[in-house]
Amino acid sequence: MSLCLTIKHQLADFALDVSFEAPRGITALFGASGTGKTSVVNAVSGLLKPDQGRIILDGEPIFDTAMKINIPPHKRRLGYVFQDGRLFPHLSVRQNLMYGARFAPPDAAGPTFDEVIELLGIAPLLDRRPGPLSGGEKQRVAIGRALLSHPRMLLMDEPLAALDSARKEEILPFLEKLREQTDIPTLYVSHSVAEVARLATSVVMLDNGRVTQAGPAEKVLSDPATVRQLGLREAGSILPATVHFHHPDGLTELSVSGGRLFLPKIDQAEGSATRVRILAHDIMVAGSYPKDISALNILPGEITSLRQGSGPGMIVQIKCGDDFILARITRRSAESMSLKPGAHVHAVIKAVAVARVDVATR
Ligand SMILES: Nc1ncnc2c1ncn2[C@@H]1O[C@H](COP(=O)(O)OP(=O)(O)OP(=O)(O)O)[C@@H](O)[C@H]1O
Repeated sequence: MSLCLTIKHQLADFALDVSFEAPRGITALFGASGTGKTSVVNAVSGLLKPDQGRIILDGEPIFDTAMKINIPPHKRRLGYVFQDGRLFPHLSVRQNLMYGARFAPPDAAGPTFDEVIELLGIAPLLDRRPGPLSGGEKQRVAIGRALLSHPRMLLMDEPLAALDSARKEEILPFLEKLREQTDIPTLYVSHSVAEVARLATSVVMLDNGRVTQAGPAEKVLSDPATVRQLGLREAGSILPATVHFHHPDGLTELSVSGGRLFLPKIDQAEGSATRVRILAHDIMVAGSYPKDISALNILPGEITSLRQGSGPGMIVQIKCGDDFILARITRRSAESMSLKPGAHVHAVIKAVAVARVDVATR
């Protein structure tokens, strides 16, 4: 299942001109406020009728100006999850979920009631009213309700934005399970780079109504060209990894395409696939293999690009194995080390620099 979208639309003095594909998995629509994310979601849902273009869902046009097709919102079979859950307060959790199930066409494939309850861990909540539930619990029920309508796609507009960081942390593993265990593509609007790095399979970066970058999350996030939009402090790359061994001294050894990575113990079984976000400012670049250094992770690689910022800093992209790592260093260091594309260097990463929240399932 996938979504293909090409639309143009004029909203007062704002011009939307967007084209991208959202394959299976979670496609994050990322951009600053006012860049057009909600307008894109509204076009998919049918709340906004673009001036021009086409939107193909699972091979079927749901909107096409040339073919004069505009399927009404309630017939598009989409599941929505909003920032504020929007559960019915007078109904129990079970009744809220059953409400979603009423919209599932009899012949549509999709998870059963019991599967959804299990996936989202909401069995203990079934007989409660939504009012006293925590924000995270409400969002899990809202996701369940959307899933039970057996949608062809899920639209999530900042679903975690109203939650504090502890509640966000509580719900992220459920979103990861949703990504892994269902076939339903999800369009996921977010302002948060950490959330995108953790959840997204694909990323579409929007700026002023246009797509500036789009593609697999690892590729987009480790492209030096995205750093300006992500913000220097948030810039970093994600590395696919496999949990290799939990050492008795509290470290977990992971294998990545460029070698081994030691991190403080993570809660995933040996052999499981994971992904690790490493921030650009947590990486040092060494011209030769550093000896007598406390950092545990030293990955050999080759510089693929250098990009100068507006201040004293530079972003260096290093290819380590099959993956790309971004390092943020000063221009002074880059000049004194004569760093250039093609140079062989070592990316040095402190084990403790990687936050637990930046290690996720894949
Ligand atoms: N109905 C409208 N009429 C005129 N301009 C509009 C309308 N709806 C949105 N806009 C403008 O279009 C631009 C994109 O808005 P949109 O809500 O899609 O952005 P966004 O990226 O979702 O922002 P945010 O993250 O703040 O929700 C903004 O400049 C907004 O003011």
